[in-house]
Order: sequence, then structure tokens, then C-alpha cells
Amino acid sequence: MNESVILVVDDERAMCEMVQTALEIAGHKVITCLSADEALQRLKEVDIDAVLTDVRMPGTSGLELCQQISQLRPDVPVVVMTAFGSMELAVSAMRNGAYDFITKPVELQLLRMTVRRAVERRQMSQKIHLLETEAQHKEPLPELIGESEPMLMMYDQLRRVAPSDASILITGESGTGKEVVARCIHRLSTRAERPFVAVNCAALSESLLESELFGHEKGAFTDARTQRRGLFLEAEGGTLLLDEIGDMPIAMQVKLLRALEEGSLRPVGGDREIKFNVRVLAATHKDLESAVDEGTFRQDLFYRINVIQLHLPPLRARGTDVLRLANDQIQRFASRSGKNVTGIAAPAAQRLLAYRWPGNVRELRNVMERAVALTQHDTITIDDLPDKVRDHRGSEVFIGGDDPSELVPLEEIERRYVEHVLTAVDGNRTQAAKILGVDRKTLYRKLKAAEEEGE
Ligand SMILES: Nc1ncnc2c1ncn2[C@@H]1O[C@H](COP(=O)(O)OP(=O)(O)OP(=O)(O)O)[C@@H](O)[C@H]1O
Repeated sequence: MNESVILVVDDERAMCEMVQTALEIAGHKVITCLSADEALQRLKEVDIDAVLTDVRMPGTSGLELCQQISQLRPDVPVVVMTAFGSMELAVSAMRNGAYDFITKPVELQLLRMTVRRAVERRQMSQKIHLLETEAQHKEPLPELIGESEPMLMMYDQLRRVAPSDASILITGESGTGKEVVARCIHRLSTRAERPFVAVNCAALSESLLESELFGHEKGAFTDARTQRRGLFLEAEGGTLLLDEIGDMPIAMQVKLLRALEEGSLRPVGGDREIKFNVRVLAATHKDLESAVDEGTFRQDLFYRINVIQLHLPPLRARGTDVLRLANDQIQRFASRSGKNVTGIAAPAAQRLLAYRWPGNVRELRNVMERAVALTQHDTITIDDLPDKVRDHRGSEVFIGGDDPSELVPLEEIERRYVEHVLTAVDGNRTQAAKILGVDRKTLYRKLKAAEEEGE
């Protein structure tokens, strides 16, 4: 049992001291309070494992204290000390949420036993809660396919951050599923019943982007024949995803930051400020920190949107998720086209695992759509795969032939081998690091370098 903290509440100082000594001998840490109000304050400040309280006290009574703790901190067990013979008081304390009672004069052996039981109960229920939330956090999410270790870690993080209102920056290569993740955050947030709106900041010129986001008044510019509300106001109460934020023109970045800081915007051509209540998510495949260094992305905006970062691993780091995703796509495309295709033949599966997927899940989807359309079998074969996938030799060949033009640098061999090991262990980095004989930090560094190279 870890060292536990017991809060002892009694208006008699001598009683507090006696109980304190007895419990400290038993290895507990003890905090004493002379009133219930002081105890409630301490409960807010310190992680208390159990409370031991007198019932009759001036001001807030021990019974009221039981009631308040059972509402505010139902996880903290309360043991009441009642005078010998006042059984009714003990019963009403239990009705008010007390966990147990002991009678005064306190028998020290019994006191220690009762307190130990209360502490054990709390630690047990904490453990159960932890296990329950861990299990829940690691469960896959319905929108996302993938059970590899890096994806499970991402789901865990996503579930933790979704309910808060914080800005989240979703990073990852193109086609890794950043928009799907943004929708998922919205669904798990308190804003789920309100709109989710996404805009691609790279697709619009600066002036169009401003009117797209903030709206415009009628006649604000040549084409503005009618008034437009803009996406911020369309997303009112909900979530706005600013996709490809790394490509937002710098002048627009200034206007966006101002709007985010003030929680209000001014439509193009308008002269009034309109308040909005929108959670902003941003996504990018670019390294924004480097963009800040290069002066193409404003540092103040970076800090504003990067409160929490969720990183999506590239598909090549997700082990056998490639096959899970491929099978899902096959099912979709087969049922759409009415073809009877049910899976992937083993040699084709090997090629899918070896290929680097620079376009990630989007590229895989296109490859599977084509394969389902082409195949004349009930499983996808090597012949149904495009040349780039079929001919990719990936990690099968570590050393080329004798032809010097086929030989590759040592670094490339290392990268291929790291990927090969990661695929074999289904993306489990701890296991991969063990096999490779490096610590996890070194492995992370190597993966990051490989990821940057792949971009
Ligand atoms: N884990 C996943 N499970 C199922 N489908 C996925 C997953 N990840 C991505 N997809 C699908 O892959 C396609 C690309 O995903 P998405 O548009 O979210 O990627 P992105 O990272 O936002 O790309 P870009 O950076 O180019 O905007 C979509 O059709 C999406 O539904």
C-alpha cells in the first residue's frame, strides 16, 4: 500500500493529536483540521485517501461534512467517530454517505484497522477506474480503421483531448486521415450536436479565403451580389477545421489570429464586429515550426493553434493496418460495383506491406479501387496492383545485385530494416526498439528522420 493521506477532523485539538500519532505509527500521513469547513478546503487542495471525522462540532457538523464529501468527492471514504452508545448518530452518518464508523473512546487497534480498510477501498476503486478508462481509451474508434500500436496511442490521446475546448493542431503526411480525425474530435466533444465545418486554406486566394471564413456584406467586392455569413458563423456553437493551415497567406494569418484572440470577426466590407463561439481545429502536412523559422508562418498564430498536437503516423509505420484498411476498401468497392471480391492473396498482401505509401490511406484507397475494378478473381492478386506497388522491393532486398547502380547507401538499408522490423511487430515501437537493440528515443529519432525523408 502506498503512503496514504488521512484527514482527521475534530474540534478538540488533543483528540486530533492522539489520532494523528496513532495513524502515523501505522505509516499514514496525517493532516488535522479543527473544523469541517477547514476540512472541505483541504480536500480541494490535497489528494486525500480517507477522512476521519468527529460528528458533533460547532459550525458545520460531521454529518453535513459526510453529505458534502459524498457529493463533491464520492471517491473519498469517510469514517465517523461517534460517542459510545449513540448508535442512531452512527446510522444517520452512514445514511449521509459515511463509509464506516467507530465509537469514542477510540480503541487504537480498531481505529488503525478501520482506516486501513477505508484506504484500501479507495485505492481499489481508483485502480478499477484507471483500468476502465485505459481500456476505453485504447478501444478503436468507429470512424478510423487501425489497431497498430501508434494508432492505439493516437486514439488514447484523441479521447483525452476531444472533450475539452482547446485548439488542436492535427499533423501528419497527406492522406493520413487528418480530416477524419477532426470529425472524430468533434463527435466526441460537447459540441457534437452543433455543426462541423471544414475549409481547405490552400485552395483559396487570400481575399477569397477571408470572405469564405468571415463572410462579406452585399457589394463588398465586384462579385459580392449577396451578403454571405462565412464559415465561422456557419460553424457557430460547433467546430471549424482549418485544413492545410500551413498554406494560409501571411496577411490572412494576421486576421485569423486577431479573430481568435478576440472571439469576434468583421465581415469583408462590414463595419461591425460579430462575436462567435467556435472551436478551431487546424491540420497541416507541413512542419509548422520550420515554417515559423523560415518566416512563412506567424509564430504567434502557431502558439495559438498549437495548444495540443495530435500526430498521425504515416501508413508505412502502421504495420498490418495496411491490410485492415485494404480489406475495408475492397469490401466497399466490391459492394458498390457488385463484384464478388472478398480479400487479398498472400503475395499481393506482402507487396502492400512492403510498399512505402507516400500518399498514405488516400493512395491505398485508389490502389484498391483500381484493383477491385481490374481483378478477375475473388481475391486481389499481384497482377491487380499498379507497377509502383508490384515492383517495389521494399525491405525484401537489403543488398542489391552486383550491379553498382543497384547498390544503396548504408542509411537506406538501415531505414528499410527499421521499417521491416516495425511492420513485423505491427508498429509496436517498444518491441521494435528491443529487436533493433536501440532505446526507444533512438528509434523515434530514426523514424522521424525517415518520415522527413519520405515527405
Ligand atoms: N484510419 C482510417 N480509417 C479509415 N479511413 C481512413 C483512415 N485514414 C484515412 N482514411 C480515408 O482516407 C482518405 C484521406 O483521408 P483525409 O482526407 O482525412 O486525409 P488528410 O490527412 O486530411 O489528407 P490531406 O492532408 O491531403 O488533406 C479519406 O477518404 C479517409 O476517409
